[in-house]
Amino acid sequence: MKIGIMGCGSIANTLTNFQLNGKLNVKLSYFYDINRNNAINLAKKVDAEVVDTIEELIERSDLILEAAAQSAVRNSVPKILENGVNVIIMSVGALMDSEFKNHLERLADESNVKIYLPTGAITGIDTVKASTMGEIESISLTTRKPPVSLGMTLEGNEEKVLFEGKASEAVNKFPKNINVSSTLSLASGIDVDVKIIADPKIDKNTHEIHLKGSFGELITRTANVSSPDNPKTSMLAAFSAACLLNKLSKTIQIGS
Ligand SMILES: NC(=O)C1=CN([C@@H]2O[C@H](COP(=O)(O)OP(=O)(O)OC[C@H]3O[C@@H](n4cnc5c(N)ncnc54)[C@H](O)[C@@H]3O)[C@@H](O)[C@H]2O)C=CC1
Ligand SMILES: O=C([O-])CC(=O)C(=O)O
Repeated sequence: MKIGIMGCGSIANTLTNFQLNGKLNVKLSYFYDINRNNAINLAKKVDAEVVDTIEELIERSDLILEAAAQSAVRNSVPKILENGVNVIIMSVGALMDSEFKNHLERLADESNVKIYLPTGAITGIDTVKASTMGEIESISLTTRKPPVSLGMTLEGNEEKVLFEGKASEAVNKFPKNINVSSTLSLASGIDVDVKIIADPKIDKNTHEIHLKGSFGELITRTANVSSPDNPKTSMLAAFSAACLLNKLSKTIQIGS
């Protein structure tokens, strides 16, 4: 399977490291970025090719992994699906627009291809999905990040609540920080309650899920190390993408 990468930043960089360490069972073949130098840097690491347009990336790939931005999802994923290419989306926030999400689903069905949304930088999505077989009474996400991960500085040591509201609003206000709330919403079928806190006392990107349902209760807490090249993005996001790439070819599929 030929994998094309759209967006050659921190997540794609971690994926190339996995390739170099023999941890990927697929080959990253083509690299595309609006900043060509970013694509060149990653392609040469793994002896792959740089492509100059999204059209060329689509033509040559069997599956494209988007690790760019929500705008890239809006602009390019319809084209990818129309041309019969599978896609993995990291900038999941773009799918909180349900009209757009339904449009993508229709295009994928017509072309008989799949849209994959990795678990990303959180924990417990398998249980969240399973819980939808019964009733969900309440579901929330509390994200606590060091100010640098939110692209800001804070005076003093006091934490500051930056946002309280629904995931659909959070992904627009913090497009680079809270894609996980979209994954959680899509998995649960509920526009989840989100709280975002800048906390100068922590050094990890921390996500807590609280879910009460007819099956019982789920509480998860993930304290993530940031990517070395992008403090906004947790390393776990790239780990999750790599794990999904490997899962596609596994005979035994673990997890719901
Ligand atoms: N689902 C999840 O759990 C998570 C999702 N993310 C999201 O994944 C995406 C990638 O994250 P990072 O690698 O850390 O970002 P990054 O900022 O390090 O790299 C993004 C790269 O994409 C390129 N790019 C931007 N727009 C583009 C376009 N339209 N076409 C092609 N290339 C484009 C940029 O030039 C840059 O090289 C971001 O949207 C981020 O918010 C990040 C962490 C967790
Ligand atoms: O990496 C993280 O901790 C979460 C993140 O940025 C996102 O969901 O967009």
